[in-house]
Amino acid sequence: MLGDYRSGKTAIFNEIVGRKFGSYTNPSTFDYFYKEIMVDNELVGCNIWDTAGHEKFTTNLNKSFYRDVNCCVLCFDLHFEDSFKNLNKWMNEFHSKCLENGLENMELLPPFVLIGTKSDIPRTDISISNERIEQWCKNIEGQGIIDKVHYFETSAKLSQNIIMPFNTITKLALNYSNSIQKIK
Ligand SMILES: Nc1nc2c(ncn2[C@@H]2O[C@H](COP(=O)(O)OP(=O)(O)OP(=O)(O)O)[C@@H](O)[C@H]2O)c(=O)[nH]1
Repeated sequence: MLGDYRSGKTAIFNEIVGRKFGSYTNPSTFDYFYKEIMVDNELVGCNIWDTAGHEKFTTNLNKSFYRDVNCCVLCFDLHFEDSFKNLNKWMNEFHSKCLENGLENMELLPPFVLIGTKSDIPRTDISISNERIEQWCKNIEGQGIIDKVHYFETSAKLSQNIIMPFNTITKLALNYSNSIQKIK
């Protein structure tokens, strides 16, 4: 899970691993949990890594952290401009570290899912509009990095729309893992 400082990654991570909202400390570099997720009648074991969004910690994440990653969960705060603007920075970071790990070309990069967080907070003028989010997704799709950006809005606070993105993440990760194994 990648995204800016305080974009809501840990709150989602805690929801998915069954910890109570607000009853946690944030990881200083990263936190890890193993969780079995049911998709299409198949139980899939997932290793989920939450990261600290503050730059002073993420610069510690070297390329080996990204080795064998099968899907990235890219998070931004729906009400905080910087976290949206920095999505490209996070995606570049993710892709460049994967390429450094020996993936030969962009077509072999792992998939990602985009999550807009804190959907329980009413949208205001400073919130990120649906148009801008759609435009961002179209730009990425236009670059041929990914066929379709899977986008979700969640509220960890209200436990809303947490399972659905993780089903998609698990499916994408499983497909990617299977196809990369074949190539290898
Ligand atoms: N209203 C609301 N607040 C949220 C939600 N998710 C997180 N928050 C709050 O947003 C703040 C940051 O959330 P975190 O989950 O710690 O964010 P993070 O991205 O893990 O932050 P770093 O670990 O510092 O990178 C905390 O005060 C949370 O309580 C949500 O769904 N709704």
